Amino acid sequence: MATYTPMMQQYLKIKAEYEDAFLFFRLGDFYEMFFEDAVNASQELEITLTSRDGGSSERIPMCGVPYHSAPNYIEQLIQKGYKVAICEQTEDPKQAKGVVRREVVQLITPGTVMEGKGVSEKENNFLVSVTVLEDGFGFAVADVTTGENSVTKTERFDEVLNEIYSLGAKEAVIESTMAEDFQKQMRDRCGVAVSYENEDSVEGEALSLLHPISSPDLKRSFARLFHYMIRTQKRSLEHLQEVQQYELSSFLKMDLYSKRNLELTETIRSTGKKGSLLWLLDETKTAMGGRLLKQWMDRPLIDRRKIEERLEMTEVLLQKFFEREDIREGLKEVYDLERLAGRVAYGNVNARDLIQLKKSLQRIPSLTELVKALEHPFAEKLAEKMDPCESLEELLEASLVEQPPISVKEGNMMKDGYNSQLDQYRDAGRNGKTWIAELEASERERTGIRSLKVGYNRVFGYYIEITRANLHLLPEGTYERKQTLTNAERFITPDLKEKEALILEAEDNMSQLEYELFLGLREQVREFIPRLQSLAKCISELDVLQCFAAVSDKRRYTRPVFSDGEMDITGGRHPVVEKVLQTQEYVPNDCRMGNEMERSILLITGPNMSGKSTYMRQVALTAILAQIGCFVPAEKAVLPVFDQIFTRIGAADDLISGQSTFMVEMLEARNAIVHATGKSLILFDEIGRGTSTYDGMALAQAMIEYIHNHIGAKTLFSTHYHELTVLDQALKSLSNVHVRAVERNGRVVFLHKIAEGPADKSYGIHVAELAELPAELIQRAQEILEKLEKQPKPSQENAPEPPAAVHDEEAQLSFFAEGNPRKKRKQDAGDHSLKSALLELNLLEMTPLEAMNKLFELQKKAR
Ligand SMILES: Nc1ncnc2c1ncn2[C@@H]1O[C@H](COP(=O)(O)OP(=O)(O)OP(=O)(O)O)[C@@H](O)[C@H]1O
Repeated sequence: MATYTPMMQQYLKIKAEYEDAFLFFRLGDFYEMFFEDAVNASQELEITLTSRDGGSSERIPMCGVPYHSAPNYIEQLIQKGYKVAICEQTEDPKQAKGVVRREVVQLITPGTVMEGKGVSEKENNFLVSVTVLEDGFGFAVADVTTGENSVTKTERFDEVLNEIYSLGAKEAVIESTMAEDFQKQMRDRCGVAVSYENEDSVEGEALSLLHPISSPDLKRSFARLFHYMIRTQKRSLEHLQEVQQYELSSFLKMDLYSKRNLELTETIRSTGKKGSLLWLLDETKTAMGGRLLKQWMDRPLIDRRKIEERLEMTEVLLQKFFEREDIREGLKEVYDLERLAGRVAYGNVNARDLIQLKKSLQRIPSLTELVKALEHPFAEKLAEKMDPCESLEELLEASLVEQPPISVKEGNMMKDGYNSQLDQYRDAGRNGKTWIAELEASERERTGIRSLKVGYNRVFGYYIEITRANLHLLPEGTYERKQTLTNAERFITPDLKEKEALILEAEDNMSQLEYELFLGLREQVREFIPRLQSLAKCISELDVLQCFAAVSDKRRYTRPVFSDGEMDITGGRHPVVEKVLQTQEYVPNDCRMGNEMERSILLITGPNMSGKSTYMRQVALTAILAQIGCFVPAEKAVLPVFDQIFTRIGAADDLISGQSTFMVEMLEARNAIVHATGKSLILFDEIGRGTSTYDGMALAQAMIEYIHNHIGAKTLFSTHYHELTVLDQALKSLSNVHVRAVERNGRVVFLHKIAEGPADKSYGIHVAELAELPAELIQRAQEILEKLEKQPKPSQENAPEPPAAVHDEEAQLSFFAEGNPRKKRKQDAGDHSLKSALLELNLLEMTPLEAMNKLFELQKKAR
């Protein structure tokens, strides 16, 4: 250390405290990085790596960014999951004896970033903490941008992962001793940055925020998060709200796979919103409403009374079209009050933000009137809570001009009459300027030079300018010569300089005083933070409810009715597929399940691509929409209140955990089977297809039996195993339904219509033909199929007898007989090796993936 210069020693000392962050070390107009930070940052940010002498024998790697463009670079690093420590000069370099004092003023981390692209308008930026307890996990959540805080306790670690996933948290704060496996799962499965905080004492400010919480364990969990926020942000965070406790059991539970599978807030293929249920629903007009909508979607309710309250408001808003339209217009003008409150607490609002705040507050009285005009007790209750913060609005109206500049240091923010000292400075400035304006006129008169003018520049201040052509008209010695230009001379006079000094002093004083007045104003606004936050809650709630009404109206949704177990959906639709289908109409489908009809399991058969998954998802989405308080896409819907929804749909490969698709399938199935209750909804889409036919079929049947005999959850089970359709004889709550398809002119036509009973055949080969596999191959597959169908099926212990399915062979044959020119072209090719390769395949022992690979190989040969 001793060999480094004092400044490098200072750097190394500070860096030692922030080893896991990039240290942005302020040097004049730049933030510099050194050593490894410099090497890494130059790669991540694509900036030039240089070096400097630091006292030791070797040169020190260095790179830097100008301070004014730093936010952009910081954002890039944060988005990549890094942390950035901002180290500023905390004394005036002119006053410093020796090395300028420097301190880290803020540690920016993925979960504490306040602004920039990483903070999306309609999404919270949640930071969470996880504390291992004797009997579970303490889980705390905060959003530093809005000040929301909450805590809960979970029994199992997978619930912690679910919470992290559904909150979309970017960073998790934990004790450094937490088991490595837990840390790994958080990083790998949820993609969060993990940070450490061992301090969890409940005292001081943390204590006052924790007022509503009684459990010491939960208090500790939040305290850990709180200490981390204070340690990194290095300021008092007055906008943090009282901590709310929530119970996972008060909401409809869905694991992270189910949320992903159902594409609630993002689609499976990409993390974008487009195509998700949130994308369809989001007709909110404010950023706050957008965030609340996402929160409601992540946590559908199970308390019938609360659901009905939301539905009631949705209905009122839906019926009162004109009031709703006016409310929507009004909401458009309401600024993000929650984040504004956060920025007030952070000390980084400007006068323009406060003008926006004023304009938002001015909308509140009329919005409140509109809510009252809905004439409903619930609306009345909401209207009463809407606090217009009149005194704040009056204060802002009295203090700030309508169009202040962005900078708070250049003056021109405050209104005349707000402060008498400011008014005096302004008068002095204005008088000086009037005097100068008059000077121009009087000097023109006196000298007779019409083009004489008074000007100003930063270097010479005010001057009198006379063109060279007119110089002869000016008696020698009239003014003092100051500057010679090509075509003109510039002069000054003692009087002019005296006025100039007065004007400049007044302007300096004005800017300084305005800045101070602005800080004072900001302090006054700070007092209103809690009131603004509760107003924000009302506004966001109103916004989400109007959004439900608007979507329900536009898409012809109906109000669901809740039952004690029965489900009866008439004319149900998949909300997103219905919206995106362009060329064809969505075919509505019914779904009847329930205690009385003894249908708790529906076994769905039907060709590929016919709409089985869509149907299953549609039922789940209908239940979710109902339980968040929105109307549902159906003609009529009677629904139970579900406690949990489990799905196993599609190949949600968990590549990161290194598990095979089949293993993931089994883990998800286990999750449902272990945790589901009689009030749950289970969607199993072709369970068992990832293994060999017999294995898969046996597992599928065993699962159905288990659910039927031990759980009683409402279950939609789609399968390709037609053999399973006979299960309805043994299992009294199981019913067969199928998606209808017909053949027309040798082509399979999907009707997308659900009908009672099992499907009569699978059409798999027809779909393969639609996918344009070579005709010869298709024909061969058809022959094999026929052979297989004639073979007696191997018997299986306890397995159902193969169904007496009727196969319309004539129809199948006619499909290939005519009207298929490709068949004729290729028929003569007679590639025997291809044929024998096909014949050698033992289809019954192959997994679909193996079959697919083999087909691919054969297809290549056939070309
Ligand atoms: N009710 C419907 N009305 C109109 N089109 C529909 C309907 N249901 C599904 N579709 C269309 O059919 C396509 C296939 O649906 P889906 O993926 O649900 O089939 P599937 O039977 O689950 O297929 P696979 O067994 O191959 O997974 C959808 O993308 C959609 O465009």
